[in-house]
Amino acid sequence: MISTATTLAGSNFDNCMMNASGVYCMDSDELLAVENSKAATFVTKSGTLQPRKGNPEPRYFETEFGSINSMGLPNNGVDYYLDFVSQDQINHPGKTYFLSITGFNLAEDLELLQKVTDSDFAGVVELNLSCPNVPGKPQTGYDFETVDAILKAVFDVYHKPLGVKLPPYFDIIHFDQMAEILNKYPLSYVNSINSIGNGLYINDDTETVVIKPKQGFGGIGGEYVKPTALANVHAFYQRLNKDIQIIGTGGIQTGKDIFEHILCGASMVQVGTALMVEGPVIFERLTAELEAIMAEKGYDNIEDFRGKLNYL
Ligand SMILES: O=C1NC(=O)NC(C(=O)O)N1
Repeated sequence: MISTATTLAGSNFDNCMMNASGVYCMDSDELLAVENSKAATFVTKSGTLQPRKGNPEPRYFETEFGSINSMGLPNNGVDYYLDFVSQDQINHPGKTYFLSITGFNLAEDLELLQKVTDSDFAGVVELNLSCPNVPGKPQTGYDFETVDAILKAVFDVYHKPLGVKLPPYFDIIHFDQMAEILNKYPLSYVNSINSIGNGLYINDDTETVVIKPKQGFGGIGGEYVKPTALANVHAFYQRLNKDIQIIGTGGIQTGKDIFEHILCGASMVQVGTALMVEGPVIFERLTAELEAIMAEKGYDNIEDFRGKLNYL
């Protein structure tokens, strides 16, 4: 019997796929749509201390090969997501959900985690260190010393399952340096990648950018980013100690893409742009396509091939 089930952060999931934070997770309607799909679970939009309107529109645009976005962390505030998930846990005892959070400095990160500690939330926290779209704010994941300081402070006070959402890295030395930092902490997982920050997409007819914020600069997702996503998943798989698992995000449109992320070492995958395009029904197609590939290759479960990428 072929199974696409997986284990992550100490929890069992009946499928290895879910939404990516930012997609289909802004409010209870969207979160319930993912919950009621073939996805194993959901992750919320990154919650901040206060609700945010985000950047001016248009701030999202779908292109032939993916998407560009500069949402600017619009969200209903961490309390909204804590209330929703705490209630959802009651309706689905034993199910594990993911809460994404992001502060604008270390003090805010710690205040967000204190709110989680004080709540009934019993799932997994995803600390977003990689939003590229808040004007004037850097992608924390590119500041190695700050990531080290944040993780030290976080794990001094927070002792439940927690992972980090990282930006893509493009230099082998950066994989080495980031993995050295990450290996110092009891992380449940690393989620690679967030969008490739500050890309630019142009409408040739009007000779104009397609999103308003930041003169059109925005995070790139979709087919464009799969090679970078696979490289980041595999680079961290090669370097991280094995109790830090990997969620693979980036460029997933088919079961074949999921197969490749798992071959690179991912224990779970998140779907962003393609989910935005197709809606939560995509998880039925993706599951069927992955199962078909596994059947064809004689794999019963994802551990049969996870991380077993061959080199020449
Ligand atoms: O972490 C994020 N990544 C993105 O690509 N966009 C969103 C956002 O802009 O809110 N956040």
